[in-house]
Amino acid sequence: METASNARDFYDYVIVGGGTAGLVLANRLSENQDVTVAVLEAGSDPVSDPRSFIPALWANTFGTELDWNFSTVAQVSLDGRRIGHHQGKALGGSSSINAQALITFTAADIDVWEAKIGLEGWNFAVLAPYLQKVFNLTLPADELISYINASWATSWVTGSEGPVKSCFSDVQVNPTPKAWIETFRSLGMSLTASPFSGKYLGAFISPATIDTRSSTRSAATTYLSASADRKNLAIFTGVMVKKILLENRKGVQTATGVQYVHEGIERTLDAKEVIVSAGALNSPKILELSGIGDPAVLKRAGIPLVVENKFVGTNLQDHLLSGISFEAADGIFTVDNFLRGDAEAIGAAQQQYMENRTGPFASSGLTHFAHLPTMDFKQDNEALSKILKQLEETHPTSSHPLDTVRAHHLSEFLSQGQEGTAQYFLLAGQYQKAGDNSTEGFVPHPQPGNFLSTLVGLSHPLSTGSVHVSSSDYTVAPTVDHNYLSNPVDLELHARHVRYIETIAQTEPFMSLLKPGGRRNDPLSYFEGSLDKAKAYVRATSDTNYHSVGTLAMAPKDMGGVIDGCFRVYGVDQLRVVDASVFPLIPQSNTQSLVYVIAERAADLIKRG
Ligand SMILES: Cc1cc2nc3c(=O)[nH]c(=O)nc-3n(C[C@H](O)[C@H](O)[C@H](O)COP(=O)(O)OP(=O)(O)OC[C@H]3O[C@@H](n4cnc5c(N)ncnc54)[C@H](O)[C@@H]3O)c2cc1C
Repeated sequence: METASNARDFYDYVIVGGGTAGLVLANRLSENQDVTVAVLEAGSDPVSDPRSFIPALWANTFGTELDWNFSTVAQVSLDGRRIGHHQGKALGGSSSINAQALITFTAADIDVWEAKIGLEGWNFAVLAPYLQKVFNLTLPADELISYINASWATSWVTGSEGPVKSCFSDVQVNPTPKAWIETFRSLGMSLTASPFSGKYLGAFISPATIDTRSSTRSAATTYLSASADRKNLAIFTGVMVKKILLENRKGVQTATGVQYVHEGIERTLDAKEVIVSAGALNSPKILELSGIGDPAVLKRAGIPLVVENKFVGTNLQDHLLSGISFEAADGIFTVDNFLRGDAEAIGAAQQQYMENRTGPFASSGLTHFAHLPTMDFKQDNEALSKILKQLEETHPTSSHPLDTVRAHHLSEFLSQGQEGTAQYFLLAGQYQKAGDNSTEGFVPHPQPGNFLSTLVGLSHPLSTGSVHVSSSDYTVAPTVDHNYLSNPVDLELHARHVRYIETIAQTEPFMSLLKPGGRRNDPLSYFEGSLDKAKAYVRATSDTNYHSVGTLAMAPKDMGGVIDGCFRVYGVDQLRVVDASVFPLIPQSNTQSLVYVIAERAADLIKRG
C-alpha cells in the first residue's frame, strides 16, 4: 500500500487538500485509468469519528484536531472583536465538520459571473445540471412531505444520483416546521418556487447532507468510497504541503510538484500538474509561500517573489451572521440542555440515536430557512433610494476591481425586490456571539433556560477582506482580516434584517412557540423598532457564518482575477486552484453546493485538456 513515506516520485495530478473540492477531483480525475492521482491532506480520516459522522455533533469538532481553528484580526466595525473561524482539517475538509444544510445557488448569483465579469460559460444553465451529479436526495414519507410543504422537491429527486446523500432530516422530532412556514406566509413570504429552481423567495425546510439509511453525515469522503479500489489513486493523510515547486521553463514559470512534510520529514513529489484545493483561507497561503502574490506582502514575510499578482489573498467574503434568542414556550424542544453539557439529556439522545438512528442527534438542527428581500424597503421608498444612491458612489473602502460589480449586483436586487438579500434560519437553542478564542466552541457560555433563535446571514456583503501569510514559516497561521462591515451599506442592510426578527417573533404561529413575556438571552437585543439599537447589536454580536470564499478569484486579470475560467493560475503553467477561493462573488446560498459543483465542472474541463 502506498503511504506518504513510500509514495511514488511522480503523479500526473497532485491535489493539495483532500477537502470538499479536492475529493471530487480525486474521484473524477482517477476515473481515467491511464492517469495517476495523489491527494495530500493535512488532517486525518474522520469517517469513524462520531464528532464528524453524527449529524448533531458538528460544532463539537470546533477547536479540536479536526479544525484549523483560525481567528481574524480585531474587526474594527465589530467593536474590535476577533472572530474565531473554523475550517475542516480532515479528509472531506469543511464538508466533514459543516452544518450540512443543502441549499443551492440561485441563477442570478451565477449568471452575473458571465454577464458582468466576462467568464464565458459560467452561468446557471451550465452549472445547475451538476447538482444532480453531486447529490442524491431521498424524500420522506408522503404525509411528511405535505407537513413540511416540500412537494417542490419531488421532481428534483428523479435524476439526483450523486455520491452525496441527502434527506429531510429532523421533521419527525421537531414540531416547528409548520409554524415557521406559516409565519412567513402570514408575512407575505410564502415560498415562490422550488429552492432548487434557481429563483425563489420565502420560507422552506431544507434538506441536509445526511444519509437517511444510517442517519450519518454524507461528506465529500463519499466520493472516496466510490473510488476506493482504484490503483491509480493515492490518498495521503497527515501531510502538510509547504509550497509548490516552480521552475522557469523557456521563460514561463511552471509547477513541477510540491514540497511537503510528513511525520516531521520533508519530501517532494513531482507532478505533471498541481491542483491546489486547500480552501479559501489556506490556498492563498500556499501560493504566497511559493512566491506567487503581492510583492509587498511577500517582502514583509521574507519570501522571494516569483510571480507577481497583487490580488492573491484579497476579495475575501463571508455571510456575516447575527440573531436573536427568545425564550421558548414550555414543551418546545431545544438543544439548550446539550449546549450546557447536561449528561442525562445527552445520554438519552445518544441512546436513541444508537438504538434506532432517530432523535435530535440524527439532525444538524439547522433546517428551517427563508430567503427574503429587505422587507423595510417594501414600505420605505426613501430609505431604499438613499441606499441605492450610496451604491452608485465609489466607497473609500473599495479595494478590489470586483467591488463595482458587487455593488451593481446588489443594487439590482434591492431595486427589484425579487431576490433575497439575507438568509433567515432557525436554531432550536440559544445563539451567542462566539468568543474571540475559537477554541471556546459554538456557545461558550450557555445560559439557563430554553431558547429559539432566529439568525440572519447577510447575503451579498460589499465589505471584502484578505488572508495573507505573515511569515515564511509554513506552520504559522495566515493573517485573516474579513474587514466585516467596513462598507456602511452592509451595516445598514444587516441591521434592518436583524431588526425584522422582532416582527417575525411577534407573528403567529411563531409567537406561540415563544414563552409569553419570556426573556431574550442578550439585553442588547431589545430594539423597540430602533435601527440604531439594531446597528449597535449587530456590531456587538455578529459572527462568521463559516462561508469564506473568493480569495483567489476567477476573473479576468484586470478585474482582480488570480485564475482564469479553466482554473489556471495566471502566469504559471501546470498549476490550478479549485475550491471556494475561486468564487469571484459570494452567492446568497450556503457555499458547499457551489464548491461541489465547481469541482465537478473543473474535473470535466481538466479532462478535456
Ligand atoms: C463550521 C462550518 C459550517 C458550515 N456549514 C455549512 C452548511 O451547513 N451548508 C453549506 O452549504 N456550507 C457550509 N459550510 C461551508 C462549506 O462547508 C465550505 O464552503 C466548503 O466545504 C469549502 O470547501 P473547500 O473545498 O473550499 O475547502 P475545504 O473543504 O475546507 O477543504 C480544504 C482542505 O485542504 C486541506 N489543507 C489545507 N491546507 C493544507 C496544506 N497546506 N496541506 C495539505 N492539506 C491542506 C484542509 O485540511 C482541508 O481538508 C460550513 C463550513 C464550516 C467550516
